[in-house]
Amino acid sequence: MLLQSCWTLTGQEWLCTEPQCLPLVRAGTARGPSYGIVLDAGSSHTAMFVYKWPADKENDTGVVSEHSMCDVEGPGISSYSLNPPAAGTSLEHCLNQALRDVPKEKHAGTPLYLGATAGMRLLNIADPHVSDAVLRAVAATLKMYPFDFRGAKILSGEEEGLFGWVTANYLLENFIKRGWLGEWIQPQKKTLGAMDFGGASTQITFETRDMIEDPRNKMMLKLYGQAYQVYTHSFLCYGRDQVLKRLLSKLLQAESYQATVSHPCWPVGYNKSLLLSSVYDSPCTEKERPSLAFNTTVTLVGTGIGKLCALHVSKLFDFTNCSFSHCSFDGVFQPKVSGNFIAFSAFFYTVDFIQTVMGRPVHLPSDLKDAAETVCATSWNELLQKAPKLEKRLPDYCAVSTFVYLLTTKGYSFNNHSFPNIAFQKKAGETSIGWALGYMLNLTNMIPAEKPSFHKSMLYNCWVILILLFVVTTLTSLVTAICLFRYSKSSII
Ligand SMILES: Nc1ccn([C@@H]2O[C@H](COP(=O)(O)OP(=O)(O)O)[C@@H](O)[C@H]2O)c(=O)n1
Ligand SMILES: [Ca+2]
Repeated sequence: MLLQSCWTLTGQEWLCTEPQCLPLVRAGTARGPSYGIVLDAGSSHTAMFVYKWPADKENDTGVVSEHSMCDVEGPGISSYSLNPPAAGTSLEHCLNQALRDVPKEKHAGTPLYLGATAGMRLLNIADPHVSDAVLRAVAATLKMYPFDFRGAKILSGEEEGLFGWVTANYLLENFIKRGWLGEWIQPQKKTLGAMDFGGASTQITFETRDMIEDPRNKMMLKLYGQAYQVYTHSFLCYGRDQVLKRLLSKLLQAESYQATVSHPCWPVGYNKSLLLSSVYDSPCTEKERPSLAFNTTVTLVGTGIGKLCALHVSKLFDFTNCSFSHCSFDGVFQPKVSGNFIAFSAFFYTVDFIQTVMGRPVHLPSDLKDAAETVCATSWNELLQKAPKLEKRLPDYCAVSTFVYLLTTKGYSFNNHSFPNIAFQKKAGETSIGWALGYMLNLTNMIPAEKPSFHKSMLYNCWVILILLFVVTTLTSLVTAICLFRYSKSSII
């Protein structure tokens, strides 16, 4: 993958000594598939993905698939700020699984990466020494395994957005495809935009022909000989968990930090007491931190008023200031959304809840708005009855659905025409959509900048086909000649 101008891959947080973008060097000549491992250290949890692909086809598209995955138990690595070594230990269970998932003879040739996202970006803002300690701890654990460890790094928001886009389009074979004879075909299909809604940040990434007025949002890519101009932006503090924290902070502020506060986004019948410190422990809320005692307890009482909830959620965005021809929000430039989109992570979880638990289809923006209001108006007991297994997340679907509605329509400006082009989906085939696969494809140089040359094995296939054609034609001619000969003989007699 060639990344031109505006953007370089060199992050400051690399702990490994190896340079990036090294072509993959595999140990030995063992036959069978190749493997690669990525640990996606998100803000809410870490997931390990083991990828697999045919060793002789690594420059093709769509050939890498998810071989297996593992959810790390416990919270994301950024939550281990008080005990960094425990962040490393938390990964052991999944790494032990990887030892079994990847054949032993392939261990040494299997690249292993850890990428951390917005949770660690926030910890890095709050205390860079602690975030370094956490990265060092996870790197120390990863080094103890027999895989080819290639670094533990914090991704920038742009990288996170871009690699999610690469993953989706790679899996759907939107970049390039092999034809019947093994020749490369540039599909006429347009690329798919990607929207990721994590726990601490949200990303939007799509190809556009419009002028990208802010160079920070512009990515020029060259993949398989084709140039792409991609718009991307990552909104820190706009992930699901940080949005919920910011909303609490707004509500507490609006009611002057009284001991009991109404929560219009929580269902009627649901109340909870929490420590002020749990709301203000993040850089996303620190500006609103009150001066009163940090270990004060406040009680929030659910009132389930959808319209009031929407009013408070809309205060999380700044729709007023914009120094460009058009902004999404918070003064961030955004061109008009174009083409189809895939919306994954919490976008998927939220819409999936609305569709499967609440039984409401989501086609138009108004469907999402109405569904959010219905969720808000549903009492705690009713919600519990509908989805007892989701108890932990149930109080927040009203706020999160309302947020997703406002973000997509008022923020990104999807309308009745463009909203139906969003597919809320977490997988393509059997492979999870997220930045992890795109990240590995890039760092292992599996997506070349130029169109790869005709593959040797493909040339061989062509020869086989030509020889077969030749044999068939010769045989047909022979049979025809014999028939003609017999016919002419019989007609003479
Ligand atoms: N089934 C699930 C899984 C996660 N989530 C939440 O969705 C958000 C995004 O999850 P994620 O795993 O993509 O987030 P990161 O850890 O990558 O930041 C988090 O707030 C999770 O708690 C959810 O609502 N439903
Ligand atoms: Ca994530």
